[in-house]
Amino acid sequence: MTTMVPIIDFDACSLARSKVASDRLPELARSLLKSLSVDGVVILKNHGIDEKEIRSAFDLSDEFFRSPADNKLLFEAKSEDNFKIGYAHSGTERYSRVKNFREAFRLRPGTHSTIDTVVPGFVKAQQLLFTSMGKLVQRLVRLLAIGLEIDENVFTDKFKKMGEEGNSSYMMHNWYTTEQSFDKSGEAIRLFGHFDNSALTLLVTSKHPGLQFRNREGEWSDVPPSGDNIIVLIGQIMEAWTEDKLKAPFHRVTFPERDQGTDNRMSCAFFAIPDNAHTICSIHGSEKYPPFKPDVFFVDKLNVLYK
Ligand SMILES: O=C(O)CCC(=O)C(=O)O
Ligand SMILES: [Fe+2]
Repeated sequence: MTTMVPIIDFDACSLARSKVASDRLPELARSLLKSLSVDGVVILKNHGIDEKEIRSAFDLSDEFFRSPADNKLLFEAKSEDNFKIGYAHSGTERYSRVKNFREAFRLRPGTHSTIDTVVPGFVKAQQLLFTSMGKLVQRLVRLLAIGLEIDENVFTDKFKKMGEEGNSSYMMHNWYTTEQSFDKSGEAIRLFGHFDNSALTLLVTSKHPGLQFRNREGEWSDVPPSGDNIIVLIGQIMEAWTEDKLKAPFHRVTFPERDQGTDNRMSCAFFAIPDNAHTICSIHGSEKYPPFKPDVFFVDKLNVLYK
């Protein structure tokens, strides 16, 4: 059985509005919460991030990935960097014998300022999108608090420094190659099943299908390509923070037969992580989730995933 991913009209909280439509927030908060507490994934329409802004960041990262390997390796992620900020060539991520055939570029504002020499305009375009994604996260987490009927600032207070020192949120461009890996059941995949270790992930994809999440029946269910919308996934930090009220979906990217051997697939994910200085206490003090530091939680989980 496939589960339809709910499409949420975000207009009341759209970034195109300088002020949110306060009278419509409770209803929007309720519908967001209802969907995210079942499968942990929704699609936002009317989010207000200019489609040209997304397109430009996508096109420039495509240009980067298509540039000669020597250029790309100038920006390779250093192993001493916990968050592996920078470029990673294909096949560096593996889980048991399954490899992900994607090139990736993880970035934050202020990193890789010299990349403009390889792809002019890259830095500014990524910075703009990063900032918009951060603003959208602020609006989303406020709504989640309203929906959970807790103080509406509980989450927003912890996301004050995205893009600055003291916060580890990052944006990641993925460029899936035409190589394929096979999971245990022999299915062709581009990215193995995993949970995100963020609080929230905002995702835009190229036109290629393949993203799937495991639904409540334990079956793989399709998430359509984002088009002009934004896909929102709950990550494990938010799952712990809300004592499992919001569910982190297990997800993967398959390699549909019609795309095999042809196109590159692209996606851009924004991983929102609370400011490092805070200790995260689950909203009602559940014993299942003792207080934790977001950066430590994040690194621990990352090390498990990419061992
Ligand atoms: O490429 C996609 O659609 C999903 C990417 C993803 O799940 C990730 O990078 O964590
Ligand atoms: Fe993911």
